[in-house]
Amino acid sequence: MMDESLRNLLQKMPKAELHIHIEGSLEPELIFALAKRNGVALRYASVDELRRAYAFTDLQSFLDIYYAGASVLLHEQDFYDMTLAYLQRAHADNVRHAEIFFDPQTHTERGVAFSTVIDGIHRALDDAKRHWGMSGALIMCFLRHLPEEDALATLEQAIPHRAKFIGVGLDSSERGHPPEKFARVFARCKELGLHLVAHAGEEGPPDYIRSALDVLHVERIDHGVRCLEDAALTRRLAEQRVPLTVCPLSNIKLRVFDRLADHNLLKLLEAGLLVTVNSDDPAYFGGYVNDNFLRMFEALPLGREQARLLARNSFVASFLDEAAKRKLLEEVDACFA
Ligand code: HPA
Ligand SMILES: [Zn+2]
Repeated sequence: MMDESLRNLLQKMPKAELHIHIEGSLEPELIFALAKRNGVALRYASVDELRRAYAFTDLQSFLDIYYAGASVLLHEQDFYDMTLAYLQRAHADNVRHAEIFFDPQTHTERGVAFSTVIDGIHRALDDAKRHWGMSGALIMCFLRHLPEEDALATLEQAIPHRAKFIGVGLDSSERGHPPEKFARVFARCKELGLHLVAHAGEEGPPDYIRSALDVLHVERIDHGVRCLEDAALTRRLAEQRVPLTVCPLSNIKLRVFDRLADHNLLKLLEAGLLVTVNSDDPAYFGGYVNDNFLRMFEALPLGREQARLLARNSFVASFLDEAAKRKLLEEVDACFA
């Protein structure tokens, strides 16, 4: 059992969350409530039946259910309710800053307007700032199983809303969809001054991490846990201080590792990498960010020093400005004093 004071520290330490798909925060209860409100038919008879379907074998088996769950989102208020529920839950975990992914193509493909999606999500961020002093920012993800032309068209739709998001990412089915496929759209995003991130090295090989850096010019790697299969790449990530947004419970549910005790989080830290801990899709993977910290610290020989480092890393790896980072890092240090 974990020391009670370490448990308290993990829960109370200020932290940023940098890898959370807002559609992955949609809890089964809210899926059913929105289905009812919007008259959308679901394949599942009850919340329990839906929850029982969350038995994934790999990334694709999860994505099939995740896209089905998102089909209940139709109106601006639905996107607001989903996002505010996440922010409230994150606030309870003392998340002080969240950089949140959203997947516009999942919704525009179903005929929902781009503005409906981003306006609902963004309004919740404004309210979280007002209610709890919690900051939030949006990262628009392109679905990598779709053609690059679709991503370019999505970017065009996003331009009038440029002030509401800070960057772009790449998610969905990784294998067979290398970063190179999105070279043109990421080049265009770079010209627009957007921050760039990409999922790489979750299920895909270390080479996808390398091409995310060299071809897409991303600033952070989402997941990236497979980097350790390539020693030269690992050294490069450490030297260049490229953050990895690691999601332990996600990696177990999607069978990247068999058990939490087999997770390579400690090895990544020992390799000198700028690792952060995040929830990915908390409604599907069995926990929010503090659950990820607590379960990981129970399973591996991690202590107070690693807790402090991971809290600090979450702000260092964020896209906050330097003054905001400094202030939050001081709060972390005070928590550990
Ligand atoms: O973990 C993930 N990987 C890739 N795409 C995703 N979309 C939501 N969650 C994920
Ligand atoms: Zn993810």
